[in-house]
Amino acid sequence: MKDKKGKKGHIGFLHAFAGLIGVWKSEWNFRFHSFAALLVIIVGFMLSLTIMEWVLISFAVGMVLISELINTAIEKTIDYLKPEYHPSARFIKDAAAGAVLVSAIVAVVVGLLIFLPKINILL
Ligand SMILES: Nc1ncnc2c1ncn2[C@@H]1O[C@H](COP(=O)(O)OP(=O)(O)OP(=O)(O)O)[C@@H](O)[C@H]1O
Repeated sequence: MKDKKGKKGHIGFLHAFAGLIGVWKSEWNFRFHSFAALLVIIVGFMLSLTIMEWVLISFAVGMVLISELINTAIEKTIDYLKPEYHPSARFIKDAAAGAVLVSAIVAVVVGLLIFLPKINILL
């Protein structure tokens, strides 16, 4: 099916995957958080999480990766539009980085609340 621009719908997915691969290749932080997510999923299977625990972990992990992707898009936009030093560029990049930090802290808190009691039972 074609959209308003006459492009086939699936082309958008190809661009989205290209975006994911591009960010994966260029951003160390995105690779680090992706590996952390994989580790969390492996440990989740080992500890037999409940459906509700998987839902919470999925949201927490998803939020970190999504915020990394948006942060990268914002960084690249600023580098493209304002490569030289500017206080507003600094503010925008710092705010975007702050979003990643908040999502990472929330993910760690969710992880600790779910995993710590289970690990305590095993020990
Ligand atoms: N054009 C700019 N003007 C002012 N300050 C900037 C500018 N570019 C970057 N900065 C400052 O430097 C910090 C780091 O920016 P940078 O673009 O290197 O991002 P980063 O966090 O190192 O991400 P990455 O590792 O993906 O490059 C920003 O958070 C901001 O405080």
